[in-house]
Amino acid sequence: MKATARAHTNIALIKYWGKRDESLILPTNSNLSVTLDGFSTETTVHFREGLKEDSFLLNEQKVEGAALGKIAVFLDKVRALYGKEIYAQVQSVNHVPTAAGLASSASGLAALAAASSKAIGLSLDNMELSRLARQGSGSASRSIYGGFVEWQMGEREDGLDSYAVQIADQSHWDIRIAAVVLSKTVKKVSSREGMRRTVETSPFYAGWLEQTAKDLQEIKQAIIAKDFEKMGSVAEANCLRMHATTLGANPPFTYWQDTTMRVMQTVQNLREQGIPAFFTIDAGPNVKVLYLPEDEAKVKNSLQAMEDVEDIIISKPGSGISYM
Ligand SMILES: O=C(O)C[C@@](O)(CF)CCOP(=O)(O)OP(=O)(O)O
Repeated sequence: MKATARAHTNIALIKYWGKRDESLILPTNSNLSVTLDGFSTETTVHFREGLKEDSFLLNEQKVEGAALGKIAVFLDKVRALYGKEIYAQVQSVNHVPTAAGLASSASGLAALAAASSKAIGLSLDNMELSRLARQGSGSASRSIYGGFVEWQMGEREDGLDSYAVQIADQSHWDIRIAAVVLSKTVKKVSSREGMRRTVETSPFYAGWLEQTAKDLQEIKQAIIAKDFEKMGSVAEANCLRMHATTLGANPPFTYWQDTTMRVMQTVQNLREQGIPAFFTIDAGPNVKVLYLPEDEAKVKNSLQAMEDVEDIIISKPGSGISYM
């Protein structure tokens, strides 16, 4: 009972930023991402009779404590679906440089959902797989698919209607996403804690929720029409509004550091030079820049010329789950 799966990470263009149910990981708003071809996790799960507990090797390092606990809790959901107490050896190889500020939990939990369900003998379709991955980490629900993906928030309390669907596959549009790696990043508030504090205490949260539903509709039209300026400007505005909510939280916090804002300024300067480039930022100081292939040299040169920018990692829209 063994299987291996690969999943790519994704970058939200309309942010998931708040839960209506913490234990089932149900979001307060529908959201949308693009899966990246540059970053992936391969996970092998081997269920074996006689094992007394789950074990986890990440990049050949034994993982214990809370990180192992999170995997075991997730595998409990797979065991419950299958209806049998059987433990597993899990091995993951992460091709997501954490320094790039990309959430490896999205590709990690999506690959785990696919490999564990297949290994135990469940043949889940993508909807069921997305629903399972969601219970590991919300953004993982989107990595089941390639290209442009919407996580529909759903209405049901049991979450059966909260899963991702593909809006357009990775061949739909040849855009570029550059992850700007900063040389120094400060310890950040985790996305889970950040969204919890914001939902519970920020007076700006209601405004965020109302506007993000409109942003989602607008960006979907822009993606289908391949209107890059519209897609980029909606994504950048949505990101700024998400981060504005954290400033109103109690206690207030921000994920941005000085370099973050300098990269934002560089992107806005590119636009003043007539180059369509837009930024988005998640629960950390790193910036991702959206641009078109023909502008790659100018965008890269502008970003690489900056102090404290260590590297630029470029991705195209990537593919969804695959089994090896
Ligand atoms: O990716 C996005 O939509 C926006 C964010 O990256 C933040 F900017 C949130 C990702 O949250 P995640 O790590 O999935 O949280 P979990 O469900 O508590 O595990």
